[in-house]
Amino acid sequence: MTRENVLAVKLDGQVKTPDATSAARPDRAEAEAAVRTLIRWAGDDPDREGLLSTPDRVVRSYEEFFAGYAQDPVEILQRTFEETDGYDEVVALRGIRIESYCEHHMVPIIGVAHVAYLPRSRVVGISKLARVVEAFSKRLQIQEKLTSQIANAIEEVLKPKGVGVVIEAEHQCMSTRGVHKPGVSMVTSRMLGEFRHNPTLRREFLTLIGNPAGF
Ligand SMILES: Nc1nc2c(ncn2[C@@H]2O[C@H](COP(=O)(O)OP(=O)(O)OP(=O)(O)O)[C@@H](O)[C@H]2O)c(=O)[nH]1
Ligand SMILES: [Zn+2]
Repeated sequence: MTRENVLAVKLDGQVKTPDATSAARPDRAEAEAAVRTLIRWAGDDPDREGLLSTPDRVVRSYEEFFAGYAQDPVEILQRTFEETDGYDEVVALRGIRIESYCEHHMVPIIGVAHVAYLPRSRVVGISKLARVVEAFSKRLQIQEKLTSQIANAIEEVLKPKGVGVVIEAEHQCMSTRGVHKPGVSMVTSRMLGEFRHNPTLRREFLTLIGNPAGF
């Protein structure tokens, strides 16, 4: 396991030994065989022409869907800038698209994240906030954990005066199966530091992002 993965696991709050993590990972052929099994289980023939390359395509898709396990938010947030001429107001990224995957049903969670922080002295390259969102989204998730992980990583690495994260997302496990309720958003937030304790700052952030769900 690389140093990056060790740090990612630490931020995950999970205790996993590197060996257990690598030993548990099947190779590509095993993953493709599992897809063939699912196709057969669905009632189709994995050897018919249209499905022959499907296991390969599905595994390649999974490489994209779950790319976040190989990304290290600590590393991503390393590049910061100090020459801000004393800028000490909120920095916010509004409407970062989220494509994540429900850990209960392995179907998409689609929505947006709003991420803000109050810098202490240094600021981070803004694309890096979106990259942190990406690193945690491209994993099996529940929305509460995703929200917390993004906020916690920014707090732990940048050590700003405060962090606010709000996510609004539709869960396809609720819209395309099960209870079948399309158009319903789940809204979660995690406020740390001054965003938690200073109601004015919290209100400013929520106003800035358009008060989702009438927060
Ligand atoms: N809190 C939370 N729940 C989620 C999230 N994503 C999916 N769920 C819910 O996880 C629950 C799993 O419940 P189970 O009863 O074990 O699964 P299920 O039988 O498929 O349930 P239904 O979805 O109601 O058909 C469901 O209520 C989902 O709506 C999430 O991000 N956060
Ligand atoms: Zn689900």
